[in-house]
Amino acid sequence: MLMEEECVEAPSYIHIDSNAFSYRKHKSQTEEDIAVCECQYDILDPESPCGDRCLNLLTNTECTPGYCRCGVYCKNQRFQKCQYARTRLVRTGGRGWGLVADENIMAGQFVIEYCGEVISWKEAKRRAQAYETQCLKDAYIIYLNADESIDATRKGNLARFINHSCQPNCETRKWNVLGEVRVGIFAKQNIPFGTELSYDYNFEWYGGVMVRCLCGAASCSGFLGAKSRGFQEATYLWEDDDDRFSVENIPLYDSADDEPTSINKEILVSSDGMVTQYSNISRVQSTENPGNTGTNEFAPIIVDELTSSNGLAPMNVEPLTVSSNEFTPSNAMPMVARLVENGSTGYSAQDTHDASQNSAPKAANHANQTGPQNNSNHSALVPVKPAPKRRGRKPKRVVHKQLDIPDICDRLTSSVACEEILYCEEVKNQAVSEIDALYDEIRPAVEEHERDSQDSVSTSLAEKWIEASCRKYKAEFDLYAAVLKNVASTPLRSKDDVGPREQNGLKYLENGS
Ligand SMILES: C[S@@+](CC[C@H](N)C(=O)[O-])C[C@H]1O[C@@H](n2cnc3c(N)ncnc32)[C@H](O)[C@@H]1O
Repeated sequence: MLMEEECVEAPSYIHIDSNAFSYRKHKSQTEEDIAVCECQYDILDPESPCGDRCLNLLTNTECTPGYCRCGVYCKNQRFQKCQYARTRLVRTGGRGWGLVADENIMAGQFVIEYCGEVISWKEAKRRAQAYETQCLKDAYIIYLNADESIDATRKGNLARFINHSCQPNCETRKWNVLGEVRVGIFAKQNIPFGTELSYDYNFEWYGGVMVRCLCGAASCSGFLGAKSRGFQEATYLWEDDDDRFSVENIPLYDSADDEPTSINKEILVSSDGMVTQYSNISRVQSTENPGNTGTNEFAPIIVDELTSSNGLAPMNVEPLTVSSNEFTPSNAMPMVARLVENGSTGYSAQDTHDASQNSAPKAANHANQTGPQNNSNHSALVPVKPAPKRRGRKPKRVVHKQLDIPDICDRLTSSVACEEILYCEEVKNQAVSEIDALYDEIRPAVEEHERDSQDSVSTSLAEKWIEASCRKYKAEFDLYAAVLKNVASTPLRSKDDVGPREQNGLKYLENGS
């Protein structure tokens, strides 16, 4: 019942143990950049070699070898030494491959680094579009900061297989390692052996096909990116509130054939009450901690079938073969990138993704109608499919109704009042265009900031944005104030009296003065 009939093709990618730099050189640290902690190794105190009290550790900075007094005992070089938790790659139901804990993982523990190619924002955008053109459906690009991304499509490590959950047991954290920012996956809670690892992708959705989230969490927001501003603004614009997210009405990107599907799938509830989609996970590969083995070799191991004790259905799999550093299973089909979502974490597997009927999604809908629309015009990293046609849907009434300024002016008798209002409207329109133009420039930084509170938007960009926003709000305020003031202080003409301006606006203004 839960077995997948299809043959299990393991993914193909080049394994790396630390980020690859192709478009720029790895930063080198100068002496003054190196943060030196105050820890001193004390044989009687296990916490002494860069444990919880280490100043570097507390600031998410790894100690630099040769500059830490604890020497080989330093415990704060986990990225550098690949001190990962033991994990293994499995086949999930509907979500392609996933990674599960192959040991009990403690809350706060460093699980694995998200490795890939460090690329510029521009290159990320270019690749996203190229992957789309190549019909690659899975995406492995995550944001590193406003300027750079990590692309694990071609080169990466097992972190690229961690699936998204709206109620995740892991989270991403940024660390400063030898002068470079690196992304680690850390356990948010104790994770028992056999549990699938997940983190919140924090998708940003820019339009296109909506991908249903199959995390199975009670708090699932229904679609990847459903919490993002772009998604909320887009869905807000459509009428018939209740069926807005219904599976029947929204084209989904669930299968390799791009066909909308909605196949029921079993969802199992784990002991901690978390609902997980473990229905047909099969165990195909186990990995030793490369850090523990001290080698860079990535050694996929075929392991036995899963027992039902951890809720995983047994499955026969093809043996994997390893050729040098390239992980190429027999009958391999390459992993493919589907950049439906923003690179921060827009992912999917290349296999057939069954769609399960999630419980009614609960995407919040607080559209900020005054803010810049995050539509495909602004999309950079990942607009993919053309926006689905929503047949039979009418644009929703916008809550913030625009004032019909010419109409208001038509009704006023004072031309001075009209001029003031029209002038204010012009200033407002200019401010709106300015902020729209600015949005393209500032978008990566703003979105990066929204998605990751650890990151700060550069001061100059933030200031520019704030100033432009203030100008826009002031212009809007002035306009509405002018309307109120002038409407209140000048007698209104009745609609029947209005005539001349319809033929000649200037004439009306002259007459009214
Ligand atoms: C980087 S991949 C994660 C590994 C992936 N399952 C694979 O086989 O390579 C991300 C993709 O997995 C799938 N996925 C991950 N989490 C998902 C979720 N909660 N619901 C649906 N699909 C998910 C999506 O297709 C997503 O694009």
